[in-house]
Amino acid sequence: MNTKQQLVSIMADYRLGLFVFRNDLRVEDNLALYDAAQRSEILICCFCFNPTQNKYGHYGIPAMGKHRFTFLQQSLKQLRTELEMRGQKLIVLTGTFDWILTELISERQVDAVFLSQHQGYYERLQLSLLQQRFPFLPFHETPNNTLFSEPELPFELADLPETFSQFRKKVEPLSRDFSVQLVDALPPLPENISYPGFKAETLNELASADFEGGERAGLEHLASYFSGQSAGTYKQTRNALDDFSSSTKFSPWLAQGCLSVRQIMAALREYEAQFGENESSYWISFELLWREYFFWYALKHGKRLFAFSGLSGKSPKTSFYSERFQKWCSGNTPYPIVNACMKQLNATGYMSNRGRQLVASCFVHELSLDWRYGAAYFEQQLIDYDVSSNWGNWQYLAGVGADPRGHRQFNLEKQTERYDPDNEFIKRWAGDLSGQPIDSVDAADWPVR
Ligand SMILES: Cc1cc2nc3c(=O)[nH]c(=O)nc-3n(C[C@H](O)[C@H](O)[C@H](O)COP(=O)(O)OP(=O)(O)OC[C@H]3O[C@@H](n4cnc5c(N)ncnc54)[C@H](O)[C@@H]3O)c2cc1C
Repeated sequence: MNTKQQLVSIMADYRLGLFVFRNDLRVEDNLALYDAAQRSEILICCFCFNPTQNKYGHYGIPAMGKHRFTFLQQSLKQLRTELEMRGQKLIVLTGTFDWILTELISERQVDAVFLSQHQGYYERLQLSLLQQRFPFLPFHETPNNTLFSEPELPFELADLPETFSQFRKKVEPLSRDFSVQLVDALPPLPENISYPGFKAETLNELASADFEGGERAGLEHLASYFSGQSAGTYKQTRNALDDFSSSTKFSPWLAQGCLSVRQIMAALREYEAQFGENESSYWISFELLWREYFFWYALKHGKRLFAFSGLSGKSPKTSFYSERFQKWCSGNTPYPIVNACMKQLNATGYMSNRGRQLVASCFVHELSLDWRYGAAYFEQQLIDYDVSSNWGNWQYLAGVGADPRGHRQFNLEKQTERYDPDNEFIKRWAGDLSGQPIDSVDAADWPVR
């Protein structure tokens, strides 16, 4: 045992701590892991993977597609290396969250469980099932994936403002030091731990070339982003449909927690100290507040995040048409810009924010489809899928969420003229399928599928 570890064990509150990684797949600036390390004499670090996610999900759409799965595997591989460098090990358990953890906690006689606070309704439900099974076991949940913790917010969660603008005006004046917590040493593993580690050979090499999962890759991307020119022009370029440097591309690492939002803010502050604050650097923090807003929105509204009527209490006048849905998913609609975006998503796992707004607007307005199917398809395909940002943005665009205007239809022709005037993006992704009908009908106008 080295001196740091000895120090840790002298001060420890618990003999055996269990740290459960979820959307916080990093070691640096992982406040929940830091807490576990400070308070446990020995520690087990685990991640629970439920393989049914690759098969089942909302509305029969598997919840995790190949891009995110590969990104996740890469992230776990890097996490394992980071833990090993600190004398620890990553144990990957396969099965249902509450059942496999019930088994592990009972078998190893765990004294306390540590996790990061999760905003997802189902994730919170799984945790509360586990807590009900062990009513006397301490569970420590640390705010770890937001800029502010709940007590720091200038309102009670129940009073979260109904719109993003009101939220932003309340939280922007809060001053906060975004210093990053380093984690150099971790308590040792218990002896004779027999659970298998993560097998690198299961790694599926389908990841998008632009995004490599993991903490190291995320930190490299962060450093490279702020060392170039892109942050200085972000406000002007962020709406572009393509081009890697037009927006930050932090989202996949943020979604899996390979990077913390505090690390990003610390890097942004450093950039501003060196090059001066400007409209673009401010706009990066502005966008990060959208993410922050949706986190608290999901936590406040729970399962209503997934409800057809959202927060509005009124069901939209849309439905499910299988042919339209299939055409939208595969990029075979009468709308070239939508097709190009969907083909890009299917091929890479990524789509720009502009693209997401256009395809979601088309889904709801031109195709009259039930927005929840679109959100579920995004959940499967997006490499940066994040429960609150995804379902919150879909609700917003479907007019049942945090949008005071309640109806956001984009004019697809005008948007194409503005964002793809030479049809370069449409050509690159083979979006133009002129003459494609919205529905297949026979001569008497009856649907044929
Ligand atoms: C229908 C729809 C679904 C979406 N689903 C997701 C999702 O599952 N996961 C996800 O991270 N983002 C989602 N977004 C938000 C946004 O499109 C992405 O965060 C952004 O495109 C990611 O690219 P970037 O990192 O380069 O973003 P940048 O423009 O560089 O923004 C910086 C960061 O700010 C945050 N951000 C920016 N815009 C938003 C926004 N509208 N809502 C929440 N956070 C935002 C993200 O963390 C992003 O990484 C969705 C948007 C729409 C319209």
